Amino acid sequence: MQSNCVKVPKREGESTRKMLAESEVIDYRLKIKSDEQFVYIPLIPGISKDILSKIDPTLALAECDFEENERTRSVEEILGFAPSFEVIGDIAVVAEEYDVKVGEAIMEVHKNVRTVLVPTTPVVGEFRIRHYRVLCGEDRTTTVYREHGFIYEMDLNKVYFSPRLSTERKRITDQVTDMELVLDMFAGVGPFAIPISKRAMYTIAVDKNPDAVEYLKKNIALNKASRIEAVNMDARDIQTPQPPDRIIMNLPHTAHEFLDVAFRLIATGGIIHYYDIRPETEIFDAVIKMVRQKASYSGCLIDIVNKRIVRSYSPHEYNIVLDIRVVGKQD
Ligand SMILES: C[S@@+](CC[C@H](N)C(=O)[O-])C[C@H]1O[C@@H](n2cnc3c(N)ncnc32)[C@H](O)[C@@H]1O
Repeated sequence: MQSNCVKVPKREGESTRKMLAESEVIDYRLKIKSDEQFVYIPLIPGISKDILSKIDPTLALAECDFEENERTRSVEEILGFAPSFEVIGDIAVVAEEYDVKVGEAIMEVHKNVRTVLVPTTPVVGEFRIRHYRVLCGEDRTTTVYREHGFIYEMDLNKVYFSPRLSTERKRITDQVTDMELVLDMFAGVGPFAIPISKRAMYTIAVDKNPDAVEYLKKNIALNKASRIEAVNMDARDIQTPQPPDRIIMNLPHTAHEFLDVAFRLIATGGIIHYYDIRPETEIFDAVIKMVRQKASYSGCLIDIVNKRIVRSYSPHEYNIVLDIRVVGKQD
């Protein structure tokens, strides 16, 4: 069967396969093949030259004939039920109630998954960290995650990360212009701040967790980002050289405690992206009222220019965002 593929010299075959697997672009329905000199890795339909160059600009798109793999059974077919799990890089995270059989089924079907983790704690503390144990596969909690052409290294035992905010991160990044000073108050390993830094005049990325800032610095280097500064500090104490044009407040549950800081710092005309967790029974009204009150205490006149549900958070709760434009400020 004809398919788009990546053709690389044999010595680069395994590292390229790994990278493409992490980006989740290999078509596992087809068999990877090789000849004397080259390895040919089939790609899932729809992977364009442009997407490939964002994974690695040295890769070239080719076309080739491939043999089909025998169809692998789905995880549900193997287990008799569909377990919920999340894949971050080459690590799958399953719910605490699942045993090793679930991990093995996931690894059998998802060839890019090398480790399956199970949480041993809920998300806890101000750093929003979860602890895990290895259910099966390689004994590690570190991985490399790819999103919109950027790469993020992280240790899931030491930092917060959710792949489920990918669309939201792109939505925010796409709004940024080259005249902006951007402040990410709760930056984690950098999935908002690093893409933004490629578009903004300058980005300040703050996190209180020293491990998150260590990975943030690593990821700044990995993505060759400049015009960005990683700061290990409590966001409450942050000073900026001039009022930021945009502030990201991605600390649902407690970001409201920092709204006074954001309203004090933000430039007139600037925008604050405020995240929260809301019950399904009352999604926007109370949070908008609270934001308006805090704005008023801070002497800010605001306009809520956008409100949306980002994702479901738990069976009866939603992660939401408000885009708050500060249209006027009292001195
Ligand atoms: C929900 S995570 C978001 C991380 C990142 N924005 C992302 O999308 O992956 C919130 C982050 O805020 C950090 N944090 C918590 N309290 C903080 C504070 N007072 N000042 C700065 N960072 C803080 C945590 O360490 C964590 O990395």
